[in-house]
Amino acid sequence: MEATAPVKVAVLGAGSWGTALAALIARHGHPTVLWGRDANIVAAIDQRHENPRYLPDIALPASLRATTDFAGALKDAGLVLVVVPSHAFAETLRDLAPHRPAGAGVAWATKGFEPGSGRFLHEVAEEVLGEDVPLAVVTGPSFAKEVAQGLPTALTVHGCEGDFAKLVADVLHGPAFRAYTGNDMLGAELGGAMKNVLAVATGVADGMQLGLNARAGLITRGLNEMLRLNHAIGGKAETLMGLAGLGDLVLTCTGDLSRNRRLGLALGRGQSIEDAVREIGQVVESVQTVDEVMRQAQRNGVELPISSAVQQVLHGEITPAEGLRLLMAREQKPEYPSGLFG
Ligand SMILES: NC(=O)C1=CN([C@@H]2O[C@H](COP(=O)(O)OP(=O)(O)OC[C@H]3O[C@@H](n4cnc5c(N)ncnc54)[C@H](OP(=O)(O)O)[C@@H]3O)[C@@H](O)[C@H]2O)C=CC1
Ligand SMILES: O=C(CO)COP(=O)(O)O
Repeated sequence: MEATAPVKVAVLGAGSWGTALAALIARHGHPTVLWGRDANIVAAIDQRHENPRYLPDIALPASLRATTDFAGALKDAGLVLVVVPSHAFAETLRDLAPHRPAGAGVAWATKGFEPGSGRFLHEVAEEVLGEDVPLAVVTGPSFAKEVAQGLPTALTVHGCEGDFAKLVADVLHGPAFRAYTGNDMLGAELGGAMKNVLAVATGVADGMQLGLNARAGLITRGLNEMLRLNHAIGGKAETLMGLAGLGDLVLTCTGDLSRNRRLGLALGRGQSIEDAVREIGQVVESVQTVDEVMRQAQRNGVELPISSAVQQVLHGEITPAEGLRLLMAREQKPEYPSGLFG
């Protein structure tokens, strides 16, 4: 295998996923700088090679640099990887725009939409950075903790320009990490956003002890919701049948490392959303994303019963038990009334 020439990479966002990706890239021999806004966390990463808040007890590579100096992190970067939560995505890109080195492409591993507008993150990036900047999204089944521990992982990088998606995949790809490529940013972003909402649904069902049949039914009908909305917006079906869709859906709906699943588990056991989110203590993207998924669904005339029930539960409009009753009382119908997307 041909080794990738070293590329200076700036990773923006020192939470669990930004730290794990920065550590992975640094381990692959690329000069890597991680920007974070919390001086204590940044100092711990830079000097003690650990992120005690977001990835406790995991040793980070000594070659990984961390800083609170935003412009300094970006200096001479050949590639910028944005890993902040969706609510901070647009603001981070606006800060980035004047400091982006000429020629540096911008990728992101954020999952979700722009809160409030429902815009896809690549639409936000195109508007803020301009259409000439190479863009790519990094997505797929990947818990930060496992990546930071060096456990085998596969994900996918979708870009509008093949060369840039390949460059991003090359810096991520390594002995314990397979990075595939694709050119469907719409489908890739939709999958990463919707699976978080569907993970809440399976978490609720498991929290209510509804059994393994219910979990499998929700995952499968959840995939159907993803496929139908994806078809309506013009994404490719294979993207949703791959790592960005099915892969991440299975991981997040079944793995207790998922914060979205844990939110659902807590709600299903009767805890309040406020207490559950506080206890999780990290980003739970579904809370923002569910309204934007439903906005996309309404715009495109697609019915999403499971996602709609999650929205109503997250807004406190119905209880998990009422959500279950609503889903079970739906009219009987063919599994696929008009093909895979019907
Ligand atoms: N963790 C994972 O396994 C995976 C996460 N993702 C996605 O990655 C994105 C980031 O999540 P993740 O790292 O897990 O989240 P965490 O909760 O682990 O960390 C959040 C990070 O975002 C920072 N942050 C919060 N608000 C802002 C802001 N306004 N400006 C700049 N930075 C901010 C926090 O800084 P501070 O500490 O100062 O508050 C912190 O560094 C999400 O979209 C998530 O869905 C995708 C795949 C896997
Ligand atoms: O996106 C993820 C795994 O691919 C992480 O999921 P959570 O945000 O639910 O923890």
